Amino acid sequence: MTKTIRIGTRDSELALWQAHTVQRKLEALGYDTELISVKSTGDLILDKPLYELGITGIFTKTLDVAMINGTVDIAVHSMKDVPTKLPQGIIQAAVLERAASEDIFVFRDGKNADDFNAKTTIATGSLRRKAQWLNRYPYHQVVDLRGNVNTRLQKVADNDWTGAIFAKAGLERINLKPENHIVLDWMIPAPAQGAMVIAAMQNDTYSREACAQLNHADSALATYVEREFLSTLEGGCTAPIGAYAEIKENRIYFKGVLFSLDGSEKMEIEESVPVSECRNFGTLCALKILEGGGRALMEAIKKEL
Ligand SMILES: NCc1[nH]cc(CCC(=O)O)c1CC(=O)O
Repeated sequence: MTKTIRIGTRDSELALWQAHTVQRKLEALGYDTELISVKSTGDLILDKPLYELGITGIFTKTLDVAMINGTVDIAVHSMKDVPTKLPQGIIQAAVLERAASEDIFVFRDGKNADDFNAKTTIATGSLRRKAQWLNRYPYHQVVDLRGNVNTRLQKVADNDWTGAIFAKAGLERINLKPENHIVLDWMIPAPAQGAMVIAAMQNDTYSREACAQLNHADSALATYVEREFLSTLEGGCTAPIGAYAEIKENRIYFKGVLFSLDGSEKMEIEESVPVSECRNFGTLCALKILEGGGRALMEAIKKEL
């Protein structure tokens, strides 16, 4: 039986690039595909910080609904935008090989990190980036910045901020290589940053078998550990949390951080286990943070947001 796999995507340049990539890979395996793009709530509301909207899955919801209604078969997402708990009936069909996981700082003009001073203002809409930045540079101002990657770059050009923070993978994918940038190698990325995921309906064997061929085992495992850490810490709210796992010679190396909103408090964990002992590893790391003072910090964050 041949059928056409309808690939759902958001309509930003980055989302379209990601969906096209999946489309090309499926076509190379001999599948018929069609791309269907939708507008997401997360792309329509741009005047408020994401965390203020108080909705999880704001970028993925529209596509979840399209899949459940049967107007698309699969959906391609930046994995870091996908809530850890998927809607009933929707499963993770594949994690593609991860690209760059780092954050980068893009300067508005010809400056470098040596020019940072007490008057520096940087822009980001992410609680995680803001808290980590203020932890390192307590005297800087951080202002909110929303919109897709192209919009945000334009806003950096149009304002008098020193610069803004972006995911390296996002800029690389749409071939934007801002001349004046530095890689923030000290910043812990968002869980699953740089990874793309394909979601499908649990009962759609045809699409699931097609997508399973695109799964990259190490990327799937690393992002699984990071997201397990996230879901155990958060329990459904948003907080400044970073997590990064890497698999080398059959061991998983994990780093996780939780910050207070103003960046003044930081709790971190760094551990490794053999891949054979990966079961609950992310949860165990999160529990250590929670028991070492993270529980109180999470309560304080919930009150403030
Ligand atoms: N939150 C928006 C978003 N979702 C995924 C990416 C980039 C790709 C990725 O991180 O995997 C971005 C842009 C950014 O954070 O600068």
